[in-house]
Amino acid sequence: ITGNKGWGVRTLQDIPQGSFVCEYVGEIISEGEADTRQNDAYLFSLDDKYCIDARFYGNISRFLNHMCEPNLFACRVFTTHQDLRFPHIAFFASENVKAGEELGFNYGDHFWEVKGKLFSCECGSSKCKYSSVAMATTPEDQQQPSALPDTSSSSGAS
Ligand SMILES: C[S@@+](CC[C@H](N)C(=O)[O-])C[C@H]1O[C@@H](n2cnc3c(N)ncnc32)[C@H](O)[C@@H]1O
Repeated sequence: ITGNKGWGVRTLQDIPQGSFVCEYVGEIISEGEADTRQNDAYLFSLDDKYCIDARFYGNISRFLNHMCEPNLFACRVFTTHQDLRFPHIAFFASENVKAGEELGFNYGDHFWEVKGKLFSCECGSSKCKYSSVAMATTPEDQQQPSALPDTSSSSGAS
């Protein structure tokens, strides 16, 4: 159990950077079918038309949480066919990972644009983009200081 994120995955052994770790396994369904499914927590979008739903059928990959500083990245892999609609999604280590560390990947901006309204990120990274604190600071707020009138040189005017 990992804080407020539900179940997660930790590695029992050191993983060298670049290693294959696991594949996102599940049902390949259309976006239309996905829209009818109540629980969208285990969907991995392949493109506009298809996604993989690991809710009913899956493997350990369904327990990988989002991390703003991820140690895994998802790669589209083609082995037995070259049908671009249906890539295998393989996770590789993006850095050397120590035994005991949690494994996770970046779910992407779209996930948080939708889910950020319901809950915030609990990855705990100092660079977290979607924590409650980070989400309270909108891009507009960040732009504000530069939008303020520049008064820095006015005091020196003669
Ligand atoms: C694919 S599941 C991951 C496994 C999940 N934790 C579980 O217990 O089954 C995705 C869901 O996990 C939770 N989750 C994953 N990463 C999170 C994070 N960084 N912060 C908060 N919740 C997270 C969200 O509820 C999300 O919809």
